[in-house]
Amino acid sequence: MADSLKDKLLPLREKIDSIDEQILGLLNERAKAALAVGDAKKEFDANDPILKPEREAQVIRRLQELNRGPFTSQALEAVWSQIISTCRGLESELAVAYLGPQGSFSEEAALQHFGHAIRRVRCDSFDEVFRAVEAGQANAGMVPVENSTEGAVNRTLDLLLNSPLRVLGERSMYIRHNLLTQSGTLEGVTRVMAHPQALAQCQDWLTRNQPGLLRETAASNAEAARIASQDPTVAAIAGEGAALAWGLGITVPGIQDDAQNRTRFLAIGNIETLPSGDDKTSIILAVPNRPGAVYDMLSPLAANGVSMTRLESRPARTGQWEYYFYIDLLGHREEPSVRQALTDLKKQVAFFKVLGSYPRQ
Ligand SMILES: O=C(O)C(=O)C[C@]1(C(=O)O)C=C[C@@H](O)C=C1
Repeated sequence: MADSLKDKLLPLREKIDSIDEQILGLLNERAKAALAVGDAKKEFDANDPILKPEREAQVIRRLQELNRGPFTSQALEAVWSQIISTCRGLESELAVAYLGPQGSFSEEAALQHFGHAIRRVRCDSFDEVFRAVEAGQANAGMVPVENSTEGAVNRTLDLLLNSPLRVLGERSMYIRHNLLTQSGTLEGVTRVMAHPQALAQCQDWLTRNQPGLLRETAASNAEAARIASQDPTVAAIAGEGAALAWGLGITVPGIQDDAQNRTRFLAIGNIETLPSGDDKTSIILAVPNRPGAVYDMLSPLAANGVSMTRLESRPARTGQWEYYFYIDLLGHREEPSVRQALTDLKKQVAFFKVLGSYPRQ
């Protein structure tokens, strides 16, 4: 039996070896082509960014359409993100800023979105992420903007309002929180630490199961994990990445109140993204404080057949019950219907800002 299995496997493994050699050859051919693209970009315009989000989305979507399996569409995306990331990294280094030490969800989002061939710029706050990209210390940033349990990440919304940076992409990720400790048990643990968003996403679980633990906030979940790795009285709420990064035991897995808990991150940077064929546009508006103003604000969208996928409001801090509205639309700002809707909107609002158009995930 063992012999006949071996006989069967041998030619199959030889086949796999030979296919791998072909893939390797092709990967290097691809890398050389990307390097030539990089040279051409530099030759024509030294300031032309290497990162082209629309092209990256098109490369992956085209292959997903061509794909007949059994390789899954999701696996294809994961593999090609790495291939593109490596090719892009050969053309020029991409530095990406995000919140948290090693193992944060923002780090995971940045790696999923830009692949592993990036330089990691770890920041202590969302403000610092924006500053790093604005100052050119990073080419792009990755920040959470909304969570399916807790709603908007307000600090990100406020920073987007005042920043000259544009939105280049989006990435939605399942967020699974775990209770992590040094020992892997809750013995001697008196406090639980996490970013306020994570504490909020786990509040029912904590109240039901660990009402005696003092809840304390940390700058990030990964920072809480770092503290827990040094203090046996602290349990951290964080993801598996942080458990691995800080050598913590998973005491209770999956303590988020909603099993489907997801966070949407935005990629931000200094570049303008061209239409990819399936895009979103994010804008901020403010309307005068009068009856019907919000209804009127939205009418140009319906009139031009533009779909809205998200509407969020933030107080304008004038003390007058005035708000900024954060709106996501389907379509790129250069598409005629979106362009017309934006032109009409602009005429009737008190404040108007396009955050950017970017490939839809
Ligand atoms: O087509 C380009 O502009 C490239 O630089 C090549 C490539 C790729 O590997 O496919 C790499 C980086 C860009 O962000 C887009 C695509």
